[in-house]
Amino acid sequence: MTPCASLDEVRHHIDRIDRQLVALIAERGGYVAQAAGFKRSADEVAASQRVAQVLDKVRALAQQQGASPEVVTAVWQAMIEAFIREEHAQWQAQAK
Ligand SMILES: C=C(O[C@@H]1C=C(C(=O)O)C=C[C@H]1O)C(=O)O
Repeated sequence: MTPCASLDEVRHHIDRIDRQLVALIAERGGYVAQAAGFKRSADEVAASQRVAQVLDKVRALAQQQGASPEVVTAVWQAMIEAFIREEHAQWQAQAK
């Protein structure tokens, strides 16, 4: 992390990181969309055990990498919830 001399500089870094995060979310979303093709039921779409596993994994990664486990867990919970909604819509469309 670069120490900044102004709020503008801080926001420049935040904007740069946001571009990277959005690109990564787009790539992640592509794999979530593919997951729908391998599932046979709405329960399989939600995959609650896998969600718990992912949340445990990112909490541990946050601790290792000096991120806030609370922030990381909250972000992943919201992101996965949104991905599950999309995956449900996609799964229902392909089941027709
Ligand atoms: C991508 C999957 O589908 C859903 C989305 C997940 C995610 O975004 O990490 C995890 C589990 C499922 O709720 C999967 O089952 O792996």
